[in-house]
Amino acid sequence: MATEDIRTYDVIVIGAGPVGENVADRTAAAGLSTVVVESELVGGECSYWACEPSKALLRPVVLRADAAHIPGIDPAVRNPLDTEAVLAHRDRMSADWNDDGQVEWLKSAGIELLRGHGRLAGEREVSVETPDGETVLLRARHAVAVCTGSSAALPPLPGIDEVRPWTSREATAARTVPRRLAIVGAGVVGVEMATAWQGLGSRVTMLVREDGLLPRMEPFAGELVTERLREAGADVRFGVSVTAVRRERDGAADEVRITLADGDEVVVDEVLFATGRAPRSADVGLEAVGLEPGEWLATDDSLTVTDVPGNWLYAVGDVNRRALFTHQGKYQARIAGAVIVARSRGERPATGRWAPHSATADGEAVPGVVFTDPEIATVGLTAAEAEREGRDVEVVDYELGHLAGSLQYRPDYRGRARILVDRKREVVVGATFAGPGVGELLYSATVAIAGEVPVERLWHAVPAFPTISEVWLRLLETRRDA
Ligand SMILES: Cc1cc2nc3c(=O)[nH]c(=O)nc-3n(C[C@H](O)[C@H](O)[C@H](O)COP(=O)(O)OP(=O)(O)OC[C@H]3O[C@@H](n4cnc5c(N)ncnc54)[C@H](O)[C@@H]3O)c2cc1C
Ligand SMILES: NC(=O)c1ccc[n+]([C@@H]2O[C@H](COP(=O)([O-])OP(=O)(O)OC[C@H]3O[C@@H](n4cnc5c(N)ncnc54)[C@H](O)[C@@H]3O)[C@@H](O)[C@H]2O)c1
Repeated sequence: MATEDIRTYDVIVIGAGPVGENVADRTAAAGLSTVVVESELVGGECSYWACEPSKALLRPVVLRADAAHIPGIDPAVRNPLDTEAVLAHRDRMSADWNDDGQVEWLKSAGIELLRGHGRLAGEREVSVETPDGETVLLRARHAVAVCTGSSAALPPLPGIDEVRPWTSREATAARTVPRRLAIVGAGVVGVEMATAWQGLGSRVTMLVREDGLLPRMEPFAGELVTERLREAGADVRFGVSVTAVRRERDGAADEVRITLADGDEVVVDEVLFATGRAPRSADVGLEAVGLEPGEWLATDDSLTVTDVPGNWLYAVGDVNRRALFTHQGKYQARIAGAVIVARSRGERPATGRWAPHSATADGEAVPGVVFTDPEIATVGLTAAEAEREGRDVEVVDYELGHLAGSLQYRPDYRGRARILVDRKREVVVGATFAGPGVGELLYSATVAIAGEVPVERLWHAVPAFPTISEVWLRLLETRRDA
């Protein structure tokens, strides 16, 4: 029999992913009593089915690709990877899907945890259905933050419900290596998982409706990843669309048959749909505050939900669709936490471009690294985006393989860098690096963009020889000599 229990806190956070944890950290650190509601594992998607397990699967694959081209090491890394060891490493990096460590951290930060499914129940109210069937009603003195993240979005294809497709969850947590794996989708999840599973021994077929991989990035990024995937043995097909899927038992084999629009059929052991994300907002009580269930939650730059009056409801992280990355969600969380604290003290948040209570970087400087072979690192605008927005930018390119530092890194180095310089303001507004090891270069570009460092001053930021960061100097020289 359900009982009703009513508890009051200063702040209620729904969802203990990386973003919810960080909102709670900021409000609890400021002395506001804070409870976090979590229906699965504290740590969220990132810790158990996204960032951590995927990077643990990718690191051995990418390291081997680099090492296989370094004289002296190459013979030692030609053998196939020890898949059991890689999967065991992945399990450890995902804390064996056990959240004790993160629960301990919440406790140490003075944050209360309530396990259960949270739903908005009205203004400053959240109803929680606990695992033992009880209902707890939470009341917030100041704020409720919805940090429920996103889940994989599947296309409405005939047969998809029966085929038990892989989503990002299965692709990061699988315990065996499928002999044949098809991947639908050319975004970050698709290319990272293609790199990982091809490297672990699957025969990967990518079924891509666009004419290239990573379609939202500079075209050379997708071209380089395509080249490497094909060299590794993957079958990467462009301009194809899937019309139906079905799973069949053929003798001992359990196969998935994928029908393409041209009538062709692809037969595999598993199919991964890496076809984007949907907000986890269908069952969080949005209707109780006048919002549409299942929608992304729109916010202003202070992360306050725009369509609900009273400045008490916040949406932070994936669920607001501003920038679907852990680091960017955590940035938003630091800002939302500070806004909640300011309002709780009767202060007006300091908003405006680059102000302490404004998530300006979401619109101007979102960094992202795709951990493939080669790595792709992006921040700010691409040339196509700049054109769409009518921005007057100069596009400067440089071949990374020409640098001494790149050749030291890997003698067969192939890669490219591009920066976009705003002609009027003389500052960098976009950067893309594609090449082995470029992920660690990205912060330099992020600082240049967020800091609006004048290009003139960048000449005085001297990169060390022989590192890949010398690309900055070469880009400046290329622009000067154009
Ligand atoms: C395969 C993959 C790899 C990725 N790799 C990277 C990467 O390398 N780097 C990077 O920056 N980003 C990466 N991302 C994106 C990253 O995972 C997300 O941006 C990040 O997890 C968002 O954090 P969040 O806290 O907003 O949401 P989530 O991590 O999704 O957490 C939301 C939490 O809310 C809980 N919840 C949901 N509804 C309720 C409810 N009603 N009541 C109670 N609890 C609820 C969920 O159980 C979950 O714990 C990757 C994504 C995928 C799919
Ligand atoms: N390294 C990282 O930081 C990292 C890694 C993985 C994911 N992520 C985050 O997760 C988000 C989601 O990634 P994603 O790859 O799932 O989504 P995405 O939106 O980047 O790519 C989706 C792909 O699926 C295709 N697609 C969509 N519907 C389709 C259909 N019906 N048939 C065929 N193809 C279809 C799209 O055309 C696109 O190629 C990313 O935006 C990224 O921010 C980050």
